[in-house]
Amino acid sequence: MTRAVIEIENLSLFLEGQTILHDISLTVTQGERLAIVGPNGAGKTTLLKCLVRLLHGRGTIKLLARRLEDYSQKEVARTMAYVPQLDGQSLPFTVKEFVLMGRYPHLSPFSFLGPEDYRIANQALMLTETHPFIDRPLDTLSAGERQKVFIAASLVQGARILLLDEPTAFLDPRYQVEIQRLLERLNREHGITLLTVTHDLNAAIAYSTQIIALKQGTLAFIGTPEAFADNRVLEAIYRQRFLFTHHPRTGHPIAMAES
Ligand SMILES: Nc1ncnc2c1ncn2[C@@H]1O[C@H](COP(=O)(O)OP(=O)(O)OP(=O)(O)O)[C@@H](O)[C@H]1O
Repeated sequence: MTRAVIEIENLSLFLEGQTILHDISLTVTQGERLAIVGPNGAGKTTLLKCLVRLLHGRGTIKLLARRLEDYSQKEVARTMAYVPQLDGQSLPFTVKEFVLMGRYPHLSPFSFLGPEDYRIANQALMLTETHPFIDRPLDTLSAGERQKVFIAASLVQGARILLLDEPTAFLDPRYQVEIQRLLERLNREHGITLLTVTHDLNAAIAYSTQIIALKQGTLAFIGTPEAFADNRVLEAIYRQRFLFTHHPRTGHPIAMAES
């Protein structure tokens, strides 16, 4: 039986007198690939931030059947990793230093990195093909290379659930495909559960097992990619009509905003 890894019940969040999330309930099962879509400002990033406790709402969030507030921050980090949007922020570390920081949730106070930590870091660098940049300062990497390093650091953390905020935004088509392939591999071969915020509706349709759409902080849609690729659904979410065709090889629906 598929096991629930995240259970959200009646989550609401108010910030500065505004309702940002309203009564969200959602279950994510082990090995799922969940896409989170919706218009700008709908609350997608806020939802991810609630999951990693950067923000605190009302309601219940359970991680592996245990209430999130009963976890230590290190336990959360060992279970779930947040890969934020690439925002061009300067990070004064080399790739190696940054990736090794992913081991800190596994260290006890005053202990040092050991051979096992270096082995795990190496494995993640190989898996994400970031080992050629190991001694480069992060600030010298391209957006696509940086995104792969961020994913490597999440793996080094030991997280089996990745929360990715627009992982392919700002990437050229080759890197978009490369990141999607890497995520697919992590999901299929390593059983990693993926929650991905994206504005790329066709990537959401092609690469997800379930899609949720947020609109003004509420859950406006939850269902399969096939059910999502429907003008009644998309128009209600985006107030925009779409044209549809099918991918010539995979048969997935492809949506294009009608001009
Ligand atoms: N710390 C905060 N204080 C007040 N309002 C906030 C805060 N953080 C987010 N918001 C507001 O919450 C709403 C949802 O923001 P969020 O970043 O979650 O949207 P999003 O769906 O991820 O948007 P986008 O697709 O544009 O990235 C926005 O109106 C935003 O201005």
